[in-house]
Amino acid sequence: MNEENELLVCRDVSLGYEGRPVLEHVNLSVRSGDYLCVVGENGSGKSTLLKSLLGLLPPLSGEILRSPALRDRAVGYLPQQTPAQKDFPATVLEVVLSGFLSNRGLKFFYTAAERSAALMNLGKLGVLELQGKCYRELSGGQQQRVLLARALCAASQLLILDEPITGLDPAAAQDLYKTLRYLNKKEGIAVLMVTHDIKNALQDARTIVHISHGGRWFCGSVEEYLRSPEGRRFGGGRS
Ligand SMILES: Nc1ncnc2c1ncn2[C@@H]1O[C@H](COP(=O)(O)OP(=O)(O)OP(=O)(O)O)[C@@H](O)[C@H]1O
Repeated sequence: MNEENELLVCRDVSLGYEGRPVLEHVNLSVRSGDYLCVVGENGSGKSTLLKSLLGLLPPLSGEILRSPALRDRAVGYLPQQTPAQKDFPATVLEVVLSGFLSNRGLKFFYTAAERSAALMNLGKLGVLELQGKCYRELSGGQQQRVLLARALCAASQLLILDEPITGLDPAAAQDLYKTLRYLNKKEGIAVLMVTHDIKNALQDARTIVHISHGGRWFCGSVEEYLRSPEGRRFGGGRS
């Protein structure tokens, strides 16, 4: 890694499946405190990029570098929710504590420090009073907050989110964005989000990545994006 504040770096990376590339020559840096939104057409490769950044899909070529902080602690990940996940039969506290599982090796019991960190993260997201409730009895917005608290247990530096407002009503979506702004600005947590909500991306992001079909790739500030052909097409006239 070249710079101290870099968390994740893609160097001339090709990504795809069974030897067939979806994205080629990807160069990207995610820095601490960044707020990066990945937008673009359906099927262009946004989730493929996310899977690779999470280490779930090895690159076909090139390299993805992680800062030592990210190597020691897993990245906080908020996946797209499936119906089965919404029906998960566990208490809220158990769901949040499970965020520690990837970092704890073979230890079976949660430590007192992990329990108090889980409660602190529930408090941070304003849902501490839900700790004893059954997760599947919560509303969609409450479930997203609980999953964010879980993601914060896994990582304190970088949150990766895949279309986090899917299924939320407009008020719950705004609520979630407000929480993400708080975590980014006040806690210094970098946010990397795949989203189709271009209005919010233009409002909150510091960096926009736009992926077009055929793997065409734009990466720059909101202002640069709005001047680009992709941004003029997607940017909803805000130029
Ligand atoms: N497991 C897989 N095996 C083979 N091809 C895949 C796999 N997952 C995705 N693809 C293909 O990779 C391409 C990019 O898919 P991806 O899911 O990354 O797009 P996306 O931009 O996230 O789409 P959307 O906006 O619809 O969520 C598509 O052509 C898709 O068919």
